[in-house]
Amino acid sequence: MTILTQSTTWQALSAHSQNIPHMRELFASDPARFTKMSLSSCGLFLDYSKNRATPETLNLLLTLAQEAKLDAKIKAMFAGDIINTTEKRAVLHTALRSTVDQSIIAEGQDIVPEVQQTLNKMQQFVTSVTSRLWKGYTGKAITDIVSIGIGGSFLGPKIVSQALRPYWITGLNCHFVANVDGTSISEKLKLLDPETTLFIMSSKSFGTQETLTNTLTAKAWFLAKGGSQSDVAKHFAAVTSNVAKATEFGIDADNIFPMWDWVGGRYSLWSAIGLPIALLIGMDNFRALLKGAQQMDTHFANAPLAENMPVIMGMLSLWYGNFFNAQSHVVLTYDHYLRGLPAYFQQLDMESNGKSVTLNGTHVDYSTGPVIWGGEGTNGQHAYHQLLHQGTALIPADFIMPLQSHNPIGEHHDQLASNCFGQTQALMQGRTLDEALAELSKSTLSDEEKLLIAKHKVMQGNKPSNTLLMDKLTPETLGSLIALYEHRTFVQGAIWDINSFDQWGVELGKTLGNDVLTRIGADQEATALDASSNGLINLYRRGKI
Ligand SMILES: O=P(O)(O)OC[C@H]1O[C@](O)(CO)[C@@H](O)[C@@H]1O
Repeated sequence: MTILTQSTTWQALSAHSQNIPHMRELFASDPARFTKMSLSSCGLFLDYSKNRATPETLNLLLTLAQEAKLDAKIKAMFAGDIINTTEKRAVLHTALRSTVDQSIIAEGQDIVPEVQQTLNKMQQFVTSVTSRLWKGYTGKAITDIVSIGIGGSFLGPKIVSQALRPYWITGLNCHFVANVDGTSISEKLKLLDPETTLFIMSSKSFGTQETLTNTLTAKAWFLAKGGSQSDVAKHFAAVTSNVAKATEFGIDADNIFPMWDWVGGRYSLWSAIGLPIALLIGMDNFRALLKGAQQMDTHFANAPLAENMPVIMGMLSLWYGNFFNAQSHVVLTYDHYLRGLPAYFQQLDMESNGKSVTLNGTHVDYSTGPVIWGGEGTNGQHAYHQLLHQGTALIPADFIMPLQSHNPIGEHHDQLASNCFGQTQALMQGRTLDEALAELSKSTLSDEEKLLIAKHKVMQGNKPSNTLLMDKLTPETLGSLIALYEHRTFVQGAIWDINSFDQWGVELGKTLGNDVLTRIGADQEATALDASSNGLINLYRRGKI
């Protein structure tokens, strides 16, 4: 057993998990439950009262957090300690939203000045492009941005741009290309005019196959459509920590925006990786996004554990994963602009906490990161919510909704809100056999049939959910919301004693993919791998089944 599962608190939580009354009873016995189990900070309101939790549960979970030295671990992250131990890196995405007056030391150097310089460089670039001073090779202003990147160098900019659609004030269009499938970039290029298109290649390492290949294709298209080598500087920019490689690739040094080793890919939208966002919403709005995240950082660093939103959310999710065998967690956004957020949180959490050994290499004897998935309300209600209500798996849910819509038409938003709140209520209270029978009392069915149908209509309820609200979706509230989930992920990793900041599993896939590529292009059929891999490669080489 690991130290964690041996601990008295872990054992106490395990015993306690068997004795929690149904949430219906918890609500009935305490009319102040909503008030007691909700909190608001940084423009966000969290209702966590619909959880299988009593005051004792919360006490025990917070004791577990204290025993795991969560406080000290939070301090270590903010202080720039090397907490990504396998890659020997500090984890300082929080420095990207720091203020000018702060001083944050990484590897012996204050990094705030370079963060500010990069923001200023972004500002100049955004101003130049959006004020139409930046001209393409035929003298026309830029109308379209193509952001090429993958993983953290893609999802953050894409999802945040989508979420902040009401704030697109610059008149530019932005297209995102990630997948190495040639169809993705080909379909985009069909829509574009090389004279007015600006490509931004985003790759921290400048070594990611998909991004390099897509950028080479974009460059070849640009040259084939009439641009010359000397025009490339007017149409290609890059964001990378590998400036030498970007220059070698042919990107003009002035158009290269720096990144740093102390920013993980999935935490990088706050850096120049967010350039496509800034080009769409303008720098003032981009800075407001940073400000929202910075407010959440301050809350996370300073609020007592019992009033700390990322801590409460992280510990409650861990509660279900470790003590109720919940294998997944669903994120349901009741706002069309936030439809991409579940995919963003999926990458954030699953790449961070999909780990099986502790920091010292011991195999864990407890579940770590769950599968994160989700979608847009109310669409899911007519599909997978059935399983949430009546399936055999326990799936804790987060419901996210702004109180005010950017598009307040008729009764739409009232209906959206009623669906959101109605779902959390249904998940919590369920429907008893007696209630189901009562509903059927006026039907013409026989008593036997009524009983049968009633059994099918029973919903156990007691399904946990959090509800997160904000006044309105703004750059600032979105910044707070994303930072909340970043820190929630950190909290869980800290308790599980895993490294939430490396991704060796993903790296292996990259290495083997390159090896397969060599075998696909080799003179002879593949024979050296396992029979399945050889067989698949050889089928591909032949091009037919
Ligand atoms: O920005 P890069 O170096 O191209 O990497 C892209 C992505 O690849 C990963 O390393 C693994 O998929 C992510 O963490 C990262 O965001």
